Amino acid sequence: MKVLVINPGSTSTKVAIYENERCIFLETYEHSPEELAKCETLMDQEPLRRNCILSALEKAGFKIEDFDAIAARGGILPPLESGTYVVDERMVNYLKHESPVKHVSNLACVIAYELANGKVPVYTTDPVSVDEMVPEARFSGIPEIERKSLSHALNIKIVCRKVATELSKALEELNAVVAHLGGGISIAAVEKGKIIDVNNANDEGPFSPERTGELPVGDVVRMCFSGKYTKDELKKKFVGRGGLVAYLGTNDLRKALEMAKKDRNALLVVKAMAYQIAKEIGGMCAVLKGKVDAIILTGGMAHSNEFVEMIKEHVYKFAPIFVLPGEFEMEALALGTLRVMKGEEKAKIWGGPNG
Ligand SMILES: Nc1ncnc2c1ncn2[C@@H]1O[C@H](COP(=O)(O)OP(=O)(O)O)[C@@H](O)[C@H]1O
Ligand SMILES: CCCC(=O)OP(=O)(O)O
Repeated sequence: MKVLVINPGSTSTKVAIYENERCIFLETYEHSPEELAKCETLMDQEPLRRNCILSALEKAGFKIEDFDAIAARGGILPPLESGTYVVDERMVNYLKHESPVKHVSNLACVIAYELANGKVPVYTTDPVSVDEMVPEARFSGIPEIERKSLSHALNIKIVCRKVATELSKALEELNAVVAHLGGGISIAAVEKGKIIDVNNANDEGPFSPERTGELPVGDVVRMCFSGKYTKDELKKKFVGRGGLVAYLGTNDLRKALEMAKKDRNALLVVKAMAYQIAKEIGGMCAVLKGKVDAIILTGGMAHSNEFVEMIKEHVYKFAPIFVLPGEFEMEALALGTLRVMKGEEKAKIWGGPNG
């Protein structure tokens, strides 16, 4: 079976071709901030991203009709169960016109559905809005605001599957704390394979290479009413220009670590990020009442041994640590679709915004 995998990210568009479980082609197209700035809205990026996919297909020598299915990264749908979903017109319309958060992952299903044009089935696995949170995790502190489960669910689930296999367990038997350490950070408490609590990767948790994470609320209110910023400016300051970017002018941990060799302040900033990550991991160990089979460190920043050590020194006593650097999103999408195509799992049908 052949599966085309599509994953538009904030700075790149990734395209892969899987022949059963084997990746036979992978192409990453980087997008400069200047290129993306020409698109006023997120959906304006559609032609640019679609052209990347068409170029990849031409390079690989395939047509859409050659595939048994397309697997697309899932965007910000209303909260939903983990699993692989059929991408249909209703889902595409929601992602295009109604999704409350304009996240780049919304583009994948839209483009895949248009390219498939009814000839090839399209699926999405573990979208960003997978929600398995326990009731007590939903409280924010005021009734008007409910905490949201918006995370790197796709990568979190696949690294849990990999570690469960290593521990000779089924996913449904694994208790783990997973820290996805990318441009944004999600730290999840996974109980028996389910993400029962996780920081919203845009709004909560540790500061990350380009996001502030949680902030002191009184100071945020003062900033909002200072008259110095528009709403859009503040949103960008918190998501995109926060964290390492705000402190050190780069979202690249490698550059920050280079700076840290000569500059004590840069070292302190990197250590502070590791400290905040460790603190969140500790909190999620408490969520699991200390019954933790594994602490899993994944995402781009887990490539740095130096950074991993800074986190480990705080949390090594809590559980065995597994480091799975990078992300496995393309593989997770392909495998999710293959499980459905091979009849190992039933595809879910999204019930619509109220269903
Ligand atoms: N080899 C590496 N060593 C240290 N940091 C790395 C390495 N590779 C990537 N990173 C860092 O990981 C972060 C991006 O992670 P990644 O998972 O690629 O992000 P995203 O997919 O969210 O854009 C950046 O800060 C980047 O500098
Ligand atoms: C909104 C949660 C998922 C997320 O932050 O993804 P990216 O880091 O890819 O933007």
